[in-house]
Amino acid sequence: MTLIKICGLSTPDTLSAALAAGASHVGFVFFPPSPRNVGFDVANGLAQAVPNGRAKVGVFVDPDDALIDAAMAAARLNVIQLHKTAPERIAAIRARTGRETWGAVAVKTRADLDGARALSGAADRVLYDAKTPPGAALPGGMGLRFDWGLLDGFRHPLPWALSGGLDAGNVAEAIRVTRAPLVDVSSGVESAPGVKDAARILAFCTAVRGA
Ligand SMILES: O=C(O)c1ccccc1N[C@@H]1O[C@H](COP(=O)(O)O)[C@@H](O)[C@H]1O
Repeated sequence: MTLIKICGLSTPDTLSAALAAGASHVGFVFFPPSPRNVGFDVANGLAQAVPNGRAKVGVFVDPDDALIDAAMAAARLNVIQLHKTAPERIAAIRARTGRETWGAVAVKTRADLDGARALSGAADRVLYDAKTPPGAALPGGMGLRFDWGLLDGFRHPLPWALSGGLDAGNVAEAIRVTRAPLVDVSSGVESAPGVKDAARILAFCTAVRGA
């Protein structure tokens, strides 16, 4: 069964839609430039609606310890997802927090997969995401995808997940091509940047189950 992470949730209704649709993981973004950024009070309220057995994932971009600690306290995070964070720093965060820790690897070419090997021993899971253009406001959450064929034959050094430009229309094909054990979506279940859409969330989860 493919695990599903619905990322960038910021309202009770869309969180509820993700849980009802069968998401195994729900993501809260702690990165102020993102249209999906949540404050600690909002994150706290949302987290209380997540039952045991569903993982609460905090999404960060090279965060300092204070931000991680505040987010963990507010949202009782199960997983820490780190973008643009050096492997040594990922390892330190993992050791300090004791939380399951994911390292994002931005992929455009096969050479970028070397970044996954560097996470061996540092993270619990590699999240392959599409590389965003130089100077982009966000390192993820832009609805961009990479060539899934790049993963063909690659020996994954850790458990892994696929993200970047997934939506209800392409996720079954993405799973068929890559055999991803976990798929992660943000933009593809939105009606506008930062605005999650319950119908798109349901369509995405239904497509994953049909894959
Ligand atoms: O979603 C964001 O705003 C975000 C901000 C900073 C880092 C990562 C972010 N999102 C992650 O990006 C990928 C792919 O998103 P999309 O489906 O292509 O929109 C996903 O892992 C999100 O968690």
